[in-house]
Amino acid sequence: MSDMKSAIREALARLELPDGGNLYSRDMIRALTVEGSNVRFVIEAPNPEIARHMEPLRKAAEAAVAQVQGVSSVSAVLTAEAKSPPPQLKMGGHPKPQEGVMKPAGVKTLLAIGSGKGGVGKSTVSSNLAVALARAGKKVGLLDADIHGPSQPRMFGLTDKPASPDGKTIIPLKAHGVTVMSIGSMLAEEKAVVWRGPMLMGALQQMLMQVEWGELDVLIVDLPPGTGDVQLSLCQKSEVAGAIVVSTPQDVALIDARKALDAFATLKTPVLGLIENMAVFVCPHCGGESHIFGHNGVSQEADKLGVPLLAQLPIDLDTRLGGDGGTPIATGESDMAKAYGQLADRLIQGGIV
Ligand SMILES: Nc1ncnc2c1ncn2[C@@H]1O[C@H](COP(=O)(O)OP(=O)(O)OP(=O)(O)O)[C@@H](O)[C@H]1O
Repeated sequence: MSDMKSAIREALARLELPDGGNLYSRDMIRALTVEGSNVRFVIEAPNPEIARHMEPLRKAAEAAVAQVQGVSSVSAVLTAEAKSPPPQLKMGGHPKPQEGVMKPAGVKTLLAIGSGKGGVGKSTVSSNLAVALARAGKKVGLLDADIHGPSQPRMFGLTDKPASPDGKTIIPLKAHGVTVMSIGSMLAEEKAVVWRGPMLMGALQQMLMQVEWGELDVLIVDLPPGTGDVQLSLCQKSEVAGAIVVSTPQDVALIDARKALDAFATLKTPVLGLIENMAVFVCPHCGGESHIFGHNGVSQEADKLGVPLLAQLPIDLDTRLGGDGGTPIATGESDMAKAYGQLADRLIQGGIV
């Protein structure tokens, strides 16, 4: 979570309620959104009667947040829970019969990021590319389709749960200029998803079609590693403009990357290019270069297959720290941020996004 967001939460938690507890311990804050220095949130009262007496508290909450460093404007809205609670949104379940293409209406381009092997940096690349495209002025969404191992909530510092006012539509969260939806935001972090094929397809369908994505230039789909049900469903049922395959230069990763490429070819999804991640490690002390996972494996593979090598990204400590800390490296001004900026420009210049 960003420092500003935690400071806001602390400020709100200091506001005591007359009947005990505070706005956080009583779970009354919804949809806390920080965009630059502008802050919005909703205070949800347990019922309309209580809400009528809460206007002074709403004002106090706005005033408390306005005191937080870096905040220039605050807007708090008071709502009351409906008498009968809204139907609970259920994630998973078998997919519903789908008329037409499984692609949200406002989304211009669906872009899939895949890998053969796990742990090669597919989610890291997805999050940073999303941020870089947003910084380049594009409207960007990111769908974390890695249902068994969702990592985007952590990478974007998202700890809130998306709202579902009617138990059907899902209002996605937004961070670093990107609209993000992940099954990880719907379940407790330590909760494992123990689902087989049809349930995975149901969840993918929900995350594509029940989420209010709005108007987007591009929706990046961070796929699970490998060539399973989610890849199959997405490529067969949605209009995926193209896929990018991430790999390290290591042989075992490349063997699996070839399988991923083969799967996209079978599914007739164009491969836009390869990204070599963890290409080199430059020692911060002596400047010496070590090719820990091999040398140029992905670029040679791209040559062999006649697909573009879109980027070669080094092993970088700040990239790992940024991902773990909820602030993708691409939000900053480092060389890595510039590399992601160039990758985004390349996709824009190529007319892909
Ligand atoms: N270029 C890099 N430099 C340093 N660390 C990196 C780099 N790319 C990714 N990492 C780190 O490697 C780990 C795995 O990355 P990531 O989760 O993005 O991989 P993945 O391919 O999506 O994995 P999974 O198969 O679990 O979905 C993470 O801890 C991430 O921070």
